[in-house]
Amino acid sequence: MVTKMVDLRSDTVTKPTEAMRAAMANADVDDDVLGLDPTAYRFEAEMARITGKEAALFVPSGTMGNLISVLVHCEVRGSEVILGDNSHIHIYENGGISTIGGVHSRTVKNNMDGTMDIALIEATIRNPQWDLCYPTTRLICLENTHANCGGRCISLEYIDRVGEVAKKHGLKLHIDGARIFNASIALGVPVHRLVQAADSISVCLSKGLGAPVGSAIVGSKSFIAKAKRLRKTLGGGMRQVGILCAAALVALQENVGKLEDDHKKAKILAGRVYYPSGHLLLVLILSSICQSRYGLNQIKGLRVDTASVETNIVFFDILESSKITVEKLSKVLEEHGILVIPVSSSSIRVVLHHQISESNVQYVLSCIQQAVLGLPVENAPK
Ligand SMILES: Cc1ncc(COP(=O)(O)O)c(C=O)c1O
Ligand SMILES: C[C@@H](O)[C@H](N)C(=O)O
Repeated sequence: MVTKMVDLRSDTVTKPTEAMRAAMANADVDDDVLGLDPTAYRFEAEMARITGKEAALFVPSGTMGNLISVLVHCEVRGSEVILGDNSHIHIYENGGISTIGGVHSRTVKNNMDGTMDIALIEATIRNPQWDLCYPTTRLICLENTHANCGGRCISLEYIDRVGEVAKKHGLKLHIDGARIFNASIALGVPVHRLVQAADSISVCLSKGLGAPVGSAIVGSKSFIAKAKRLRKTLGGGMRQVGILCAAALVALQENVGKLEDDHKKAKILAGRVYYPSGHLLLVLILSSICQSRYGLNQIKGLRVDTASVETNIVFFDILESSKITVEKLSKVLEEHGILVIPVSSSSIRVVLHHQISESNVQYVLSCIQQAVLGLPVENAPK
């Protein structure tokens, strides 16, 4: 009988901590539609401070955060947005920017690292001389970290260069920053500097930061004023929302510092062995220790692009030569208390978060190795 689940389906699965629950129970609240919920006000002020933007707005989800942001920037009919063909907005948000906002999408191929070639972006911008025929490009969207590209970080230099292209052509820049804190920690760049070139960012508190619900969009005061009206139009105007914002504030205080551990656990799970630079003796000692701590990439029949594991997301392939299928492996893992999401007939995604321990990681590795090698799998997670 499995007693404890090791849930690697996503970092959206985190449960609120006791501190979050206590903060929710004691939150100072008021009607946030008729006036101002004091805790929502504190949260939004904190998000504006952290991101270096004028204002912020609590929204129920990252999907609504992206939708509102795109619709505010593209409020004129016939607008077009340039976004990645593998972006969350394009793939997982029900085409809301088109079905609800009437915004035309123009996709550019996402590179393996989550970027889009800047020359391609610029070539995709509509020539205003043909505005009789063309939609009008008004917005460029980036995603940092990039979920479908394995949680890859988009560099500061790249974002600033895209920002320059947007400014040159009179366009706005939105960043889907569902995991912008992961990018900030992995790159060692403060969030406010990483998003400096962006006109708006959508930030998830409900992913690696572990809040039960919610995201925030940040931008100029005029942008947030428009966003607030649109949030109400979409049914996102909430009453005593401070109950949710209280947990989000705890998430900011308690969990940003845990993200680096999530990234470390992901690299251990992936089998991305990494050594401190220099010190040959140290490298030799570490390599002997690290080799004994195998990861997915060291399991025969599996393949991981370990270099792409920069944050908390790991994609791994089951090779054709392997004796087990994705479906079978997922089933065996579930029987042993481990939840994962297959992303294709040959690939599985796992996402690390602060409620997965290093011993859970070792348990997962042991179960996967035994299952892939066709050996009996040990029981419940430690
Ligand atoms: C990159 C990215 N953007 C946006 C979202 C949407 O967030 P939500 O699930 O809160 O709507 C997600 C996942 O949930 C995501 O991974
Ligand atoms: C699947 C997707 O919508 C979600 N953001 C996740 O990464 O789990």
